Formats: sequence, C-alpha cells, structure tokens
Amino acid sequence: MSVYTNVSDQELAQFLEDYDLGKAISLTGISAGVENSNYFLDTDQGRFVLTLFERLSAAKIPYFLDLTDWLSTHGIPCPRPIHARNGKSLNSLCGKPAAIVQCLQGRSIEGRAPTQTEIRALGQLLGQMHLAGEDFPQRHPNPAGLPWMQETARHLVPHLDPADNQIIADELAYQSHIQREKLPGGVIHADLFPDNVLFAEQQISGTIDFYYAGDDAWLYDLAVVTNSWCARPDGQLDSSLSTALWEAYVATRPLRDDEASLWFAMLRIAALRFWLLRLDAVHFRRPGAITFCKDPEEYHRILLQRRHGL
Ligand SMILES: Nc1ncnc2c1ncn2[C@@H]1O[C@H](COP(=O)(O)OP(=O)(O)O)[C@@H](O)[C@H]1O
Ligand SMILES: N[C@@H](CCOP(=O)(O)O)C(=O)O
Repeated sequence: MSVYTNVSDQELAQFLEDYDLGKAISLTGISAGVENSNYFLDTDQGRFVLTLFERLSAAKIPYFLDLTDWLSTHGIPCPRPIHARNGKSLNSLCGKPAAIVQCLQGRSIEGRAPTQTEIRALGQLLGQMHLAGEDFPQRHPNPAGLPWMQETARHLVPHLDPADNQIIADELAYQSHIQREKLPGGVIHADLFPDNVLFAEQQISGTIDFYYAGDDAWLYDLAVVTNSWCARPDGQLDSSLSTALWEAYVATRPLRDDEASLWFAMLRIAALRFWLLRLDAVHFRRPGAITFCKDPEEYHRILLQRRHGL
C-alpha cells in the first residue's frame, strides 16, 4: 500500500524551499510498498524519492535515516538521505514527518526467481551489510521481535479460525525457548525481500526500505532473506537457491558454531513474523488512495513447511 497522503503542488513547493534541489517538475505516487506514502520526485536537479512517514513517529525516524547515511558511506548501496539547508534529513510535509532520499538505479526481480548470480550477490551483500553495521553507534532493538509478535497475535485472535490461532500459539511457545539474543548480531535490515533489492546487470545497485531495521541476530536476517527469496510456490525451500545464498553469506560473514543449530528455528520465526504482519494488514486495513495488501497465505504455507523442516 503506498499513497496515504496526497501532496499539493503548493505544499511541495514550500517544502522544497528548505532544500538545494531546485524546483519540482513532477511528483508521482509509487504503488509498491506497505508502510509509507512514497513518491518519485523529479526536480531540475534530478530524481529523488520523497517519503511521508505514516506510522512511525518523528522521534523514531532519525535512526533509520542515520543508518542509511552510515551504510551508504560504508559501501552498502542504499538510499542516502538528502539534508535540508539546516542540516536536517527529517522534516515535515502535510503535517507528517517527511524525508527526501537518493533515488537508486536498477529494478527488482519481483515476479521471477533469482538467478544463481543474483542470489550469490545477495548473500554476499547481506554479509557485507551486517559487517558494515557493526560499528554503527546507535542501538535500536528489532521492533518486530517476540513482544511484537505476541501482541499482534493477541489482537488477531477474534479474526482467525481456531486452527490458525493454534499454530500461532504453538510457534510463539516454541520461540519463547529460543535464545536468539545469544547469537551474534547487530544491525539487521529485517525486510530484505525481492521488492527491496534493486539489480542492474545481475549486480545489486540498491537496497531500500530500512524502516523495519534494528538490532537482532544476524542469522534471523538471513532467515528472512531465505524465506522470501528461496521459497517455491508450495512454501518449500528451493535448495539450490538457499544453498547458494547460504554459501555466499558465510563466505563473507563466517558463522559461529552455535548458529547452524538454530537455523530452522530462525526460518520458523521469520515465517511467523511475515504471516502475522500480512494478517495484521488485511484485518486492520488503513484508508489510502492506492491499496495493495500482500497475501498472508503465502507465509502460512512457508511456516507450515518450515515446521516440517522443509
Ligand atoms: N531510494 C529509492 N530508489 C529507487 N526506488 C525506490 C527508492 N525507495 C523506494 N523506491 C520505490 O518505491 C517502492 C516502495 O518503497 P518501500 O520503501 O518499499 O515502501 P514502504 O516503506 O511503503 O513499504 C519500492 O518498491 C521502489 O520501487
Ligand atoms: N516485505 C513484507 C512487507 C513489508 O512491505 P514493504 O513493501 O515495506 O517491503 C511482506 O512482503 O510481507
């Protein structure tokens, strides 16, 4: 879902007065995405992306902008925030917190399976991103950890059938015994799905949408990526893709001995996280001009397969 707030020409012109970006030529709503209102902004200085933050409070947003500023200066292709003349990267538009970021080149592979070259590039990039974030000075616990899952599951109960509620309760009970905080970790992207990675000639030209990023086990992030890039339509893993991803990742960030034993637990919690997120989006829809909800059933299938170790 992606355009909740419409911006008038006058509001935009006034907003841009605080930047050195010249005058607006056009503003085009982007229909992909879920959380925020996103626009391609063309000015006489080039193309940028304008985001109006719909859920995050202004106090929470600087972390994400500072993180992408940091990662982009540490070799990770991600949207560098554009600072206004007063030095701030976060400002206000239509009464919402708003930011302008660099528009990255390339296209996502959405709608088709990745090639071996692409999946290896992704594994390597994810390892590099984890290492690049190691010295990032700000701490921010993953906002979608177990407490978020427990809370989301609780308010979904009246909307789901008993079988689904039972699966969710079983998974939450299982995960409450897994100590992922003991695994090596640091900054994770936490949503590096195919629609958040841009490729140009099979190499990664951009990673976007860091608004779920936070501190958590790196292995959990690899599990999020594995589920979202390597699942077949029936939810089972495509082993040639998942193996290539794993090998490229561990060649960049070698795993500690205790990590491999928690691999299936991480795949399960990563599947549960996105099943809950999508159920929440479907059952608690927000009004908006362009509406797009992702299918919860896809993650239901993925979770059922991971519960069987597939
Ligand atoms: N910096 C960027 N460069 C190029 N395209 C971008 C950029 N940021 C967002 N987009 C485009 O906007 C779409 C939605 O962005 P996303 O961050 O996923 O939205 P949301 O935060 O609402 O989930 C992306 O799929 C991509 O096509
Ligand atoms: N990637 C998640 C939902 C988050 O949406 P995004 O557009 O902000 O990446 C999913 O597929 O459920």
